[in-house]
Amino acid sequence: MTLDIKICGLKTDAAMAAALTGGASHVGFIFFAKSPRYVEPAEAGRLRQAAAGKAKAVAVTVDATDAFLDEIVAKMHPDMLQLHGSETPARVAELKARYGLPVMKAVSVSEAADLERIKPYAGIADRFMFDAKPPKGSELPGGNGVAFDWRVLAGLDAGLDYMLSGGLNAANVGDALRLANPPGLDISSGVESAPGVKDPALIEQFFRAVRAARDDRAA
Ligand SMILES: O=C(O)c1ccccc1NCC(=O)[C@H](O)[C@H](O)COP(=O)(O)O
Repeated sequence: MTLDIKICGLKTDAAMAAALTGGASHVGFIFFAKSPRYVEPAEAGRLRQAAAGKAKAVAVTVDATDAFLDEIVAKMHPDMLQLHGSETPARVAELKARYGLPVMKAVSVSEAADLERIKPYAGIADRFMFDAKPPKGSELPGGNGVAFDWRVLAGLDAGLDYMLSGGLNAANVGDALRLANPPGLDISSGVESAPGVKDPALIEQFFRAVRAARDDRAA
């Protein structure tokens, strides 16, 4: 089974190069002003050029207005939108029609019952991201470096397309793969030396850990 890996919150050429060298299938750019990972749409458009033909460029937004999304799409040319706010199924459908881009809808999870929330998006969202709920007091809906109990994902329909996200790092990614066997992984804080500062060495280490875990499982 192929495993997609999204490195999220890229802001520098060095981090982008490390993500692509490692074999990222997706690279993410954050368009949420309060985030330490925020990039201007035009800068994301410059950075994403390195990924052309190698990885899909994902624009991460939070309840964004049409005007801001228009700017992002015009300047960054994303391959996919990641909606990380409280976008309704109707809003997801509207944005898919407006931009003709696939949409990954983020859903925050702390227990199995939270997975029920994907039902109204069936046939609308192209993919889901299961991320941890933000800790109390956090201003960020994502990128908090906290994990949820991945075992709740084990009972999902085998055909469901999603990324497991939240609190991943080189030390725990093997457990995530073993417990949930997800079709995709997403990571941000776990490859940073400080909030918003991606560390190419940690990115390389993460990919090495993923490969080692997959080799172990295949053996
Ligand atoms: O990363 C952010 O700062 C962010 C801000 C606002 C909305 C979403 C955000 N990140 C979305 C992602 O896809 C992150 O990679 C995901 O939440 C996992 O983050 P982490 O737990 O730090 O690995």
